[in-house]
Amino acid sequence: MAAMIILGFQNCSTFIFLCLLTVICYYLFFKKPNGSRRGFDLPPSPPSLPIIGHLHLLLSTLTHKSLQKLSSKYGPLLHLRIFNIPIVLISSASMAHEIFKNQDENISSRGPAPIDDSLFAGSSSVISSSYGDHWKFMKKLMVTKLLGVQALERSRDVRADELERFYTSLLDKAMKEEPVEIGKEAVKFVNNSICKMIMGRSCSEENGEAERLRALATKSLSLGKKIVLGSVFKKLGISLFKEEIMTVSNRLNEMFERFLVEHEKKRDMHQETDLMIGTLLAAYGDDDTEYKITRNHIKTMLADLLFAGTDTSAQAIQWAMAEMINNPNILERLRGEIDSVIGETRLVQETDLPNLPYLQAVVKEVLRLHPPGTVLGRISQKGFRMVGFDVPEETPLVVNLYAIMRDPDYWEDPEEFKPDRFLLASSRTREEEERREEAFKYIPFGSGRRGCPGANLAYVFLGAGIGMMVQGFEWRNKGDEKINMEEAVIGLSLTMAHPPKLTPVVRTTNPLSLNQSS
Ligand code: HEM
Repeated sequence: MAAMIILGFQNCSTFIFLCLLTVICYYLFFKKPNGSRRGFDLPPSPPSLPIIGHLHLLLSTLTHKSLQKLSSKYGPLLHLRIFNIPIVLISSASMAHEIFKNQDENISSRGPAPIDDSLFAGSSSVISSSYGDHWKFMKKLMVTKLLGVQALERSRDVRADELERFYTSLLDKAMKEEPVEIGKEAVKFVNNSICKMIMGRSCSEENGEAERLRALATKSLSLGKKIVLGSVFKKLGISLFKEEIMTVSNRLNEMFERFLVEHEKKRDMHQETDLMIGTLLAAYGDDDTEYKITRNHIKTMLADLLFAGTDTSAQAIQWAMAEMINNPNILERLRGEIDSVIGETRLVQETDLPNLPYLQAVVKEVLRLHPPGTVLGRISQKGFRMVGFDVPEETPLVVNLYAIMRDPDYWEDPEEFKPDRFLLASSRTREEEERREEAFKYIPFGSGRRGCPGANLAYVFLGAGIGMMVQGFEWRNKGDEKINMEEAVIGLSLTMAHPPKLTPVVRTTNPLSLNQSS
């Protein structure tokens, strides 16, 4: 009987599977995409495989590299195809200028959110919601109240505490002569900082809350590529990963609800209101705003901050240290700058960053050569023409930031780590750069109204984190070998395929003092 039930169940599953396959085949191979592409003068299309088109390129482990190879052979504006779904690929500063300067509003959507009710990748998230009133209100809130210059000034002490914790933990490793994986340490530094900017003291290492949140942020990030690939095949594709995504989303939901309740209690007792969560709760309780946000919107906003902010900044810190170990002259020059500006007794702070131009150049150069987000995706709402070609309505656009920032037509020695190039460039004023299409040769944070709202915070994390590691320690690499700079993409961030383990050695006789500069 049991066997019959199992057999019956298997037949039923096979039947469902076959039905599903038929629907997928019809949808992918025979159904015409919205609005026929016939009659359009599309950008050139490189050779593709039968049926799947250019899908294999998007499935490759290093998508940005496969696409870079394609554009360097066939040109900076291409039309690709995944089954019958057309995609336009942008790979040069001049093409980026065309879309971001002339079509900014038109390309300010990323397409329908993959899963409506997920906290990340859902229709309420700033990252994935479509361009409209909800997105406009949430992005404004994020840019002005959470990540704007004044908000970052208010949360400066939180980050100073976390920098101190990071320094102390490295001091401890140095005493024990224990090697560290810089990426993992940097993830703790960035994640704890964001967590405390959101929640304050309640989100501490001691009660394990930060650790649990970090694990959930990492898990949601690791789902990134599945979400993007699934979304290409719309609802059918994403349904393959829906359960996995919703499990992480539900756990985040529970945790954020607990945060909200705790914070509401504290607010009622007039404690800790100057935190991101307090700002969001104030917007939630405000009946006079132009747009009413819900409790769920607050949670998606918190997920956005953790999802978009943690791995990006941490991976960039790891790449920067690896580049400097392989280029000791750059490391020495940076250390010289920090010692001469700050001295050898006080630890670097984020308020020192404007006085450290070479450190800023190192940060910019690492984001050029190893951009954590290698490609970005948008969708055209209306059809438009660019450089003599048509881009029809509802066409997905992929901008290869990695290829643009290594374009030999715009960058001298594009494959080399040369922070100096940014010291020379800084003599040009921002207005001058804005007018030039050259401005689009450097876009690690994307561009336009959909660009990254966390750029200022990221510069602070990178500057303070890298500055502290260079000022406080020598770094020993086992066997003094060169660090292997091979790339991998985990989730959606560009990471090191072989993250190095480096041993910190204390530089100064006494630990650096933690007094903050004015
Ligand atoms: C080195 C660090 C970072 C890099 C390289 C980076 C890069 C990017 C890129 C390329 C985009 C897409 C922009 C576009 O489509 O034009 C983006 C979007 C976004 N980033 Fe960042 N990011 C970083 C750090 C952060 C941080 C620290 C936060 C916040 C805590 C953040 C929050 C966001 C959000 C919310 C979006 C979506 C914006 C929208 O769709 O309107 N990012 N980021």
